[in-house]
This record gives sequence, C-alpha cells and structure tokens, in this order.
Amino acid sequence: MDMDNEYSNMEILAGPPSARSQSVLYEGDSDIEIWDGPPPDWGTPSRSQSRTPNWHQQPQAGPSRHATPSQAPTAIVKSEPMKPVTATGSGINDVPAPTAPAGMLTTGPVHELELSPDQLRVLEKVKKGESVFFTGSAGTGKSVLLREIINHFGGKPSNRLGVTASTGIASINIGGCTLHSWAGIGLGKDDKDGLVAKIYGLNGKAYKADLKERRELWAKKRRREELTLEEEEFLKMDPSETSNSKVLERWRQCEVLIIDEISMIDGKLFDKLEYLGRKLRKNELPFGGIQEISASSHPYRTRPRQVHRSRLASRLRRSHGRVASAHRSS
Ligand SMILES: Nc1ncnc2c1ncn2[C@@H]1O[C@H](COP(=O)(O)OP(=O)(O)OP(=O)(O)O)[C@@H](O)[C@H]1O
Repeated sequence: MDMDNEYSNMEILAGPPSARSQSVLYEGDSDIEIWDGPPPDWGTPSRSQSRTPNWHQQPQAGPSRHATPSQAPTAIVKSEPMKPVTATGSGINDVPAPTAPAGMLTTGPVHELELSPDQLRVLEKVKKGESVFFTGSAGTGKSVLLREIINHFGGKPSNRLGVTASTGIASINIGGCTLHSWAGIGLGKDDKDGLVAKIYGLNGKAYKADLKERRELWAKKRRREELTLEEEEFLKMDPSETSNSKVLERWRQCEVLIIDEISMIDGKLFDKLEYLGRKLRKNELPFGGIQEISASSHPYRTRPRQVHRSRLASRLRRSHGRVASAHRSS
C-alpha cells in the first residue's frame, strides 16, 4: 500500500533531549501507541476507532463527521483560547514577529477539554522533559495539545519557552512567532557558521577565519604539540563574549522550544538550527539540550518544500533519540 494512504491519528516520536547517544535505548519502545487503520471519516471500522476520544461528540468540539463511540475520561484540562502575543523581534537581523489580528485568538468560550489518550501521552512525555514530535491529519487535536503544552509552561512565550512555527499564520495560531524570527537567522541562507557569526554579531568572514585558526590550534593540541602563550590565550578567548545579542540570550535561556508545522522547515535548515543550539549554548547535546517539541500535519504529503519523510524522520530521530514508529493500515 502507498505510504501516503497509511494513517494513524497521531504519530509520536519522543525521547529526552539528551538522547543522541542513547537512541538505541529507545528503539522499539512500545509505550508509543500507534493508531492504525484508515481515518475515521473513511468509514471503515478499525482498532483506532475504539480508542478515538469522545471529544468530537462534544458540542464545541471538532467536525461531526468524526463522531465515534466515547471513551472514559482520562483527564480534565481547563483550556482557554490563547491570547495574541506580540513577540518582540529584538535580535539582530530579527524580523518583527507577526501578531494575531484583533480578536482572532481571544474569542470563543472557555471550556473544559478532555484530552484524548494520545494527547495525554504526549503531554506526559513533555512533562517528563522529553523531546517529542507528533503528527496527525487535520482535526486530530494537535493545536489543542500544543496549547495545553504551552499552558503547562506558563501559557505564553517566555525566556524559558520559545513558541514558534514554520509560517507566520501557523505561529499566530499558537500565539508565537516564526522560527526564523525566534532563532534570529534572517532568511537562514548562510551556512551554519555564518549563522553563528550573525548571532554573535560578528563579521562572517572574520568569524570563520577565527574559527579556522582555533580548529588548527586544537588539532595541534591534540597532537600534543606545544602552543605559544599567545596561542593559549587566543584559545581561551570566547568570541561570543563580545556579543550582546538578544538572540544569543534567547538561545541560551531557552529550555523548551515549540515548533509547529515543522514539516515546512527545510531539512538543511533544521540541521543548521540544531547546530546553532549546540554552538550557541556550548552544549553538545542535540539542540544544545533544549527540549524540543515539534508538531506537524501529515508531513509526508504534498507540501512543496516539505522535508522528505525519511530525512525528517532521521533528523528527528537524531535529535530526539527515538525511532519513528511505522504504522500500517490493517
Ligand atoms: N481533547 C479535546 N477535547 C475537545 N475538543 C477537542 C480536543 N482536541 C481537539 N478538539 C477540537 O477538535 C477540533 C480540531 O482540533 P485542532 O484544531 O487542535 O486540530 P489540529 O490537528 O490542530 O488540526 P489542523 O491540523 O487542521 O490545525 C477543534 O475544534 C478542537 O477544539
């Protein structure tokens, strides 16, 4: 069967942000539920339907075409619609973040949401500090879940919490800004060290020359060759210390980074961002140890700039230390 026709309501990749070296530990982990079978609106009974949460039956919930038998409530989460947030695009090369049109996010009644088992599972992992990636087709509750996650971390973007999406519209939906804007990378076209230089506020060429010199000196050290005093001093100097970039502070203070609609992010850019996380935070864990929470509508369909499924999955595996759970139609 064509992979594009395979379906699960929500697919989840998860692992601690520090999992690069532990990826094997997570391989085959069975605590990730895989909902198999066709989507509910295709009308074919499947195992997934018996586990489909009952929120589609609630008056305020999603489209009625999804109506399915209910399941016992597992948790009640008070949810309020996100308020619009004006992200302050304050870093170098920072594009002012888009803001929500008046009323767009503030309307609608406050209601109690009963998170579905899949939503709860993701939320639990997030609370444990794991990085997660989840995907599901339209209406499977990703935005609702993202809002709950944001609520868990204080309800709005902060120094600790980056709330981003690949596009302006998607970022407005969750009260954040674009990933490009948050990361301070402009268009993100520079190579990875060029981006580091940009965030340090340094001239790209000068920074790269500096980097080259450092690498040569480190290689000399590894070969146990003696360095001059000047060379030792030079190695101790940190180019980032001359920077007062707010973007740099943002990267360093961030503990949790949310990226919605990640499938619109080019794979190479994703790699650059991951590199930035390590370099700017001086931490060799994936993303420099930032807990990364990413979501996407089915990322494997027809988006022109989408990351190919296997490339996205392998990048997420690398940064999340979790093996993609393949799902099959029954
Ligand atoms: N746990 C829940 N309880 C009640 N309603 C829910 C729950 N989860 C989602 N819904 C409702 O289902 C509908 C679709 O949810 P949501 O917008 O989060 O889906 P989505 O996966 O983000 O869709 P899209 O990819 O189109 O943005 C919304 O009306 C939302 O309020």
